[in-house]
This record gives sequence, structure tokens and C-alpha cells, in this order.
Amino acid sequence: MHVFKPTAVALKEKVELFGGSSVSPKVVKLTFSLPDPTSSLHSLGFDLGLGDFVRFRFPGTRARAYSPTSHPSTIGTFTIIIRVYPKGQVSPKLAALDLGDKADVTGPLPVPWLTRKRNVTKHLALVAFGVGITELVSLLRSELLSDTLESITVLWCLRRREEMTIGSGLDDYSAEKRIKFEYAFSRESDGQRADAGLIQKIFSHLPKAETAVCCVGTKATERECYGWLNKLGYKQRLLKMGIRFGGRTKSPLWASIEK
Ligand SMILES: Cc1cc2nc3c(=O)[nH]c(=O)nc-3n(C[C@H](O)[C@H](O)[C@H](O)COP(=O)(O)OP(=O)(O)OC[C@H]3O[C@@H](n4cnc5c(N)ncnc54)[C@H](O)[C@@H]3O)c2cc1C
Repeated sequence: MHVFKPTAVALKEKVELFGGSSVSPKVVKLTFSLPDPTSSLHSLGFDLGLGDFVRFRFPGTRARAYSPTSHPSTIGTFTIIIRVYPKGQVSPKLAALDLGDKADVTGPLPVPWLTRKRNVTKHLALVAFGVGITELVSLLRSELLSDTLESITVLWCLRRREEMTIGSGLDDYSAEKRIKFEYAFSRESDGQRADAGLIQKIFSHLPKAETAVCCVGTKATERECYGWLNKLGYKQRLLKMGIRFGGRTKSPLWASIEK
């Protein structure tokens, strides 16, 4: 694959993780074969621990970004989990692919690169909105390999409890003592929308100087969420946009994979 040159990849497997409801579109897991069956996303230069993503486009559509959820060392394939917006340009076309059908993908992206915070971070405060959780999968894998990490608190905001089936496409963290998951369900009768009060309740125990934050969702929800965290004094972001002199520092996930 190449940042600027589209590569055709064939769909190998399709699994529905959430069938959709009156308030949320469905979610599917798609696995594609890489053109070279001996390659992996890692060998193609993707540092998923830094938030690298692929971009799909179809003839006549805009390109859309997707965060692979498979391990970067997986040979011959990669997987994405997508929410299928019925009126969307790209997601319904991806979901309509049959096994063996091809789609054009570019990557690794983004350009300019995201870089990981270099200062010592002991605690992470992460907030994911809906299918945005896909963007945290590789970050979690990577940060759990960091020597300095003591705790990760994840707040996952969904509309309804039933959408938690999306998590069956993610890693199993049940044996990992350093991760704590919290949930907020905006459309349940006993639920709660994410707001400044909830953010304070979930994260205010974390020491401000040693905590980095990351929010993933739509641009608008991310902005709002960073605003709440900022007001509480959590100002250090885990990932930052920008090209560093001498190249970017590779993530712990990248470093863990043998050449
Ligand atoms: C770095 C990055 C990584 C991403 N990773 C993933 C991923 O792993 N999985 C994934 O599903 N998406 C991911 N996205 C979002 C993805 O790129 C597309 O924006 C999304 O699939 C919608 O594209 P579309 O062309 O289908 O819909 P569009 O044509 O963009 O939208 C059409 C309509 O769909 C609705 N819609 C679109 N997006 C949203 C939304 N977020 N919330 C509510 N309604 C919406 C709106 O009504 C909109 O008018 C990522 C985005 C970024 C920036």
C-alpha cells in the first residue's frame, strides 16, 4: 500500500457485530486480503500505535478514514469495524461488498503524522464515542506495552446497551488489571449523556501532571470532550499532529514487533 497510490484489496470475511436499531445504524467487521499475502500492515509501514489509518474510496465518492483493529503483525489481511450510515457515501458501499469484491485503499495515513507524547505518562484518560472505539484498539495495545504506564481509564459512550456487541470485535481486556472501562448510555432510561459532570466523575481521581488524554468520535464530540477535560486541568494529549525533526518516534506497539 502507498499513501498516495490506491491499491485494490479483496474482501475476505464479513461479520455483523450490531444489527442496527431505531437510534443507531448497524456495525460490521470487514477483513480484507493484502495484495501480497506475505505482507502485514507493519511490513507496509503502518504504526497503528500512533493512530495510523487506511482510507477507502469508490469511484465518484470522497475518501474516508478507517482504523484497522487487527494486530499490525497479522500476515496477509487487515480488519476494520465500520458503522454503516444508510445515506453515507462510503460506509454503505463497503458494507455491500461481497466476498472477493475489491475496494481501493490508500495508506498508511495521516499526513502529517501523528506523534506520540514524549514526556512520561503514567495514566491515560480515554473517551470513545460509538464506533470511535476502533481508534483506541491499537492505542491500548501499544500503551499497555509502555514501561511507564500504570493505569488506563476508558469511558465508552454509546446510545444503547445493546451496542456493546461492537466490543466482541475488540480485544479481551478482562485479565488486564491496569484497564478500567466505564460506560455511558445516552438513550437508556437510566442512562446518561456524556457531559462535563460525567467526565469529572470518571476521571478526576487521576493526577493531572501524569495523565495524558485522547478523545475519539466525530470532530464535534472530540472538541467538546477535550474542552471538558481541559477545564478539569487535563491538558496533555497522548497524540499530537505534526512532523518532528528527524522523523517521528515509533510507538511501543511498533517496537514490539520483530523485523
Ligand atoms: C482517523 C479516523 C478514523 C476513523 N475510523 C473509523 C472506523 O474505524 N470505523 C468507522 O465506522 N468510522 C471511522 N471513521 C469515520 C469514517 O471516516 C467516515 O466518516 C464514516 O464512515 C462516514 O462516512 P460515509 O461516507 O459513510 O458517510 P458520509 O457521506 O460522510 O455521511 C453521510 C451522512 O451519514 C451521517 N453520518 C456520517 N458520519 C456520522 C457520524 N460519525 N455520526 C452520526 N452520523 C453520521 C450523517 O447524517 C451524514 O450526513 C474514522 C474517521 C477518522 C477521521
